[in-house]
Amino acid sequence: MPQLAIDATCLPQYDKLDKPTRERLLAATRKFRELSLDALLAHPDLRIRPLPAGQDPRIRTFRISDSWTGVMLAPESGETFLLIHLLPRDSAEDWAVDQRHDVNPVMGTLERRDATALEQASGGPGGDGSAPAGEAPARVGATAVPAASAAPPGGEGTAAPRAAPGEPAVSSRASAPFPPPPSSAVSAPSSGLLFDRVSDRDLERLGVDPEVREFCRSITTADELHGWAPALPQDQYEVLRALAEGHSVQRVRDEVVVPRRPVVGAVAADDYDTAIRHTRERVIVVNDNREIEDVLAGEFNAWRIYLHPMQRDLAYRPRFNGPAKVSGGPGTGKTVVALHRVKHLAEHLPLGGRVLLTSFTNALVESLRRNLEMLLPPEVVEDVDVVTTDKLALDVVKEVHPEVRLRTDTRGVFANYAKQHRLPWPVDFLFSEYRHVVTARGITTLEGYLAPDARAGRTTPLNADQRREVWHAISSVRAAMRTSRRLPAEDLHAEAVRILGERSELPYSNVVVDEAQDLHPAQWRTLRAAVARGPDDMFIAGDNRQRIYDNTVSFKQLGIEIVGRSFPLRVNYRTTEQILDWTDGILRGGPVTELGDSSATEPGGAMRCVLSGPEPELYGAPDEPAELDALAERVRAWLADGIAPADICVTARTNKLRDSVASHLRARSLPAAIFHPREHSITDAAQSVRVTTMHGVKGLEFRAIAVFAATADALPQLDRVTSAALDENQHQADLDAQRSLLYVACTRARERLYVSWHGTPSPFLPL
Ligand SMILES: Nc1ncnc2c1ncn2[C@@H]1O[C@H](COP(=O)(O)OP(=O)(O)OP(=O)(O)O)[C@@H](O)[C@H]1O
Repeated sequence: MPQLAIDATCLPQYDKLDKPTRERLLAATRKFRELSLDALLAHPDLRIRPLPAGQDPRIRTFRISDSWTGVMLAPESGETFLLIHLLPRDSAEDWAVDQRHDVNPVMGTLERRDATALEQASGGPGGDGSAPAGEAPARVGATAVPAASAAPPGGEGTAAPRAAPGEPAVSSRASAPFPPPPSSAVSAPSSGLLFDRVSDRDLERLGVDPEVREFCRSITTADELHGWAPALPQDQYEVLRALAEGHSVQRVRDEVVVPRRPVVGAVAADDYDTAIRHTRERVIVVNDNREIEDVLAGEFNAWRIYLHPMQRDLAYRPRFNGPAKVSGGPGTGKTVVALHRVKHLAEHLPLGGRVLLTSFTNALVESLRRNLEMLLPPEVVEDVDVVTTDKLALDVVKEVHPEVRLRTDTRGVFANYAKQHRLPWPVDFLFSEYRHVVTARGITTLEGYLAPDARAGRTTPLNADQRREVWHAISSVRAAMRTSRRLPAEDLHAEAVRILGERSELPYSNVVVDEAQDLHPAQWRTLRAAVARGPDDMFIAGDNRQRIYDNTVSFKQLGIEIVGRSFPLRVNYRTTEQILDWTDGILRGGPVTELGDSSATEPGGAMRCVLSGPEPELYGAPDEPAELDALAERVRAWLADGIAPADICVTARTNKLRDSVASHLRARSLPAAIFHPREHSITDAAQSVRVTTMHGVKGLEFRAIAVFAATADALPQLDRVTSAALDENQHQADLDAQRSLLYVACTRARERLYVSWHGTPSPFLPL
């Protein structure tokens, strides 16, 4: 019986099909699984056809509808069909005749190349033998070169093809898949040719075949190589790119070639069937009709089957000798790595062991739980708790004090106390001393608070008498909260740590933390106390660029010793290069501090984008009604472009703005629903444009994001910012958190970003 496999590179095209065409495609793909080979090839509706003589004999086209054609690889050996592209009927054959598929001689993977473009570049028939000059190539001789020829015909400017996971970058951002090599490893080519320092023998051992070897000999710069990415066989391009960055042959072999090689044996050059199944990076073999639908509808996320070698190394490393940390900008797959790490840990649990997967908010935890359920079989999920750190602390405390509840109005309690006792300090000051000094630093006694360095970093000085008064006020408020049995999170965690410290058995064998940048030190202490120190005790993923709550922590002081186990991720899989370039401006290019160590900055090195697309759109309206009108038109145009309503999210700074946006969109007959991330899955059936706050989009992603009312009086929202007079450092930290909030909102966009304001624009906007 024939088998169907799907090349992930064609999935974005599926988004462009209208509903009837999608249904026809699904019906066609079912036939590939259900009919015998002969019946399939003779099927009158499918009209499976080879290409004109002389072209790759394994490529066939088939009819999806009158206007759409599927392109597939139909091996002569075996019965596995690989769906490789979906194209408008009049361009499918043109595209297909340029392509050739081969089995990589060393890696055993199936690779595709634009054979026509490479042949012409190497001086073949019709070619001028020259590699494209300067920037990413535009044309070679009279022939459109890869970047152009591989772009989906009929595409409407989402520009370059969406590269498959692991496929070469199509963006022009500097690329750095590995940490920068030691300077001694980089030898600038003396001849001006990029690969002069690598012998043919080494290239061959790295899986670079004779045609690509000859081609790459004339390449002079990494940018030039980069421009050829869409034409080159995918895995060979990865090898060349790593070499071009100055990495040693040995390292490229270990990190690019070995992870792709079959564990046992080799794949024969003509064994396409095995090669298709072995190309885990790009190919999904589907087993039933339901899976086909899931894959095509994007439910079967690529990250479930493919991890970049760096991601895989971190997720599936047999053991870390202590806490390990994964950092990296937005969309670099930190959550994906954390989820796979949970899989690895849960599959290797000691008897009676449990894994904790945790994050900051209920919404994030919900989304982690959903994803984990997709990745792990149910019997393994049972060994994993997915809860917020606050819920963990509450559960621990409740085992001993069942009547205790979590309090969320702590600032109000401080406000009442300050008013009743006519304290000389504003409530924000008191609350901040409680949150950022006393509980953050774990100070439990007056002596501790009087210690000279207890308030290091605070800019409002307090003499000893003043400190006594502040301490007395804070202690009184805490005592009142304890009496009421409603504890604020900070005190709840302190109690949880005390209880855990008395237990002989700790609840978890491993703790995995996502969005770690937002946790308060009190929450970290609970996590530290919930797992015994030792190998694989903590796996931490986060990004300080995205810190939207005012917490700074020192892992070292919390007993979380990361040294030597900190790993940056640098390939962005979510956001287009254009969007990421613009959003970088929100952060003003300042150095990013290390997660868990604010005294150090992250090592430099650019992020590489896998996707490319239109520039972000900006609009400054004269007033709010005009801004709302423009927003409605923008959303309408996205819908007309075929973006599903649920793939569009409008986000605003406050609940009030959010509500006003939702009702205005509805009043203009647009399907809009207020989105509470905790209650809705982003893939649920409701066909509405999501409208939510900027906090609500944290950790999520959408094809199109509109940021509404990025005006000076909403961003920063000054009533959430400590005044500079009260504490200069806290003032700056609060402003930074709001800047990050805008950054987080914008970096949720996969393809389209629209930012609007009225009146004075927010000072955070890079205009
Ligand atoms: N190896 C991969 N192959 C394909 N897609 C991937 C891969 N890794 C991550 N992705 C995709 O990239 C997107 C971002 O991944 P993820 O949410 O893990 O990133 P993140 O670093 O946690 O992002 P953020 O910090 O912005 O929340 C997701 O759509 C994910 O499915």
